[in-house]
Amino acid sequence: SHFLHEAHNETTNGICRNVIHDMDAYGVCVVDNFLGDGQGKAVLSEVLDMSTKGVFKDGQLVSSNGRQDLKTIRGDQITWIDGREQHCTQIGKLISRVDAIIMRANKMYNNGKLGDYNINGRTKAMVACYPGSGSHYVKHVDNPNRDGRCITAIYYLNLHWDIKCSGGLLRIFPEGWTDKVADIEPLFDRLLFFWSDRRNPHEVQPAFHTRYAITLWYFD
Ligand SMILES: O=C(O)CNC(=O)c1n[nH]c2ccccc2c1=O
Ligand SMILES: [Fe+2]
Repeated sequence: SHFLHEAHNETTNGICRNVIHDMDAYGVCVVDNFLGDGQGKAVLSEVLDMSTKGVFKDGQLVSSNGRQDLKTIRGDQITWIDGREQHCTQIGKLISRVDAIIMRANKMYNNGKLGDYNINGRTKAMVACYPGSGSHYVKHVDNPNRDGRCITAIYYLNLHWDIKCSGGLLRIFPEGWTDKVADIEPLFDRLLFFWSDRRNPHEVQPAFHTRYAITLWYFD
């Protein structure tokens, strides 16, 4: 209906203003309740179906002490989705909604650039599963060497996630904020943006329950 369309538009505009402000001020932006409960759960069930079908490749092996001898912790397991595959329609809708935010924020920002970028493309969606049992991701920069990726967008799918018993915190160490870190809990229906370059080194702390996220990288 026209009304619903208007409301949706207003929400998108509101989110874009929030994204522009926070990316400018902090280089990081969190949007909670991005899709709403129903659609969020629809995306989650598509990811859980994939998981039961075993599509997640064996994640990188991370030995617990840099050598292979001790128990190796299986790190992230990933699969790439473009959203047009069968049984991925809900993931496809999520991707379109994130695209809409980025492209509109790109236009709303001064003369059509978001930050210093003119976003004009993105990767496929990377669906990542941290299988729990201590799986983590060491401190890193997504794009340390100007490979074109400028914004990282991560959508989290973890219902009733409790950091205290499940871990899996994303800790960002924003450059220039020496004594500050941004601790992001991977909560259900939470969308996160951050600049992909050296401004945002970050780590995924050990997760003790299965932890799902969908990442898109936007490039200019
Ligand atoms: O899940 C998170 O909260 C953050 N996640 C990351 O920073 C992250 N960054 N780069 C990757 C590259 C390949 C496979 C997985 C990843 C990955 O989870
Ligand atoms: Fe990363």
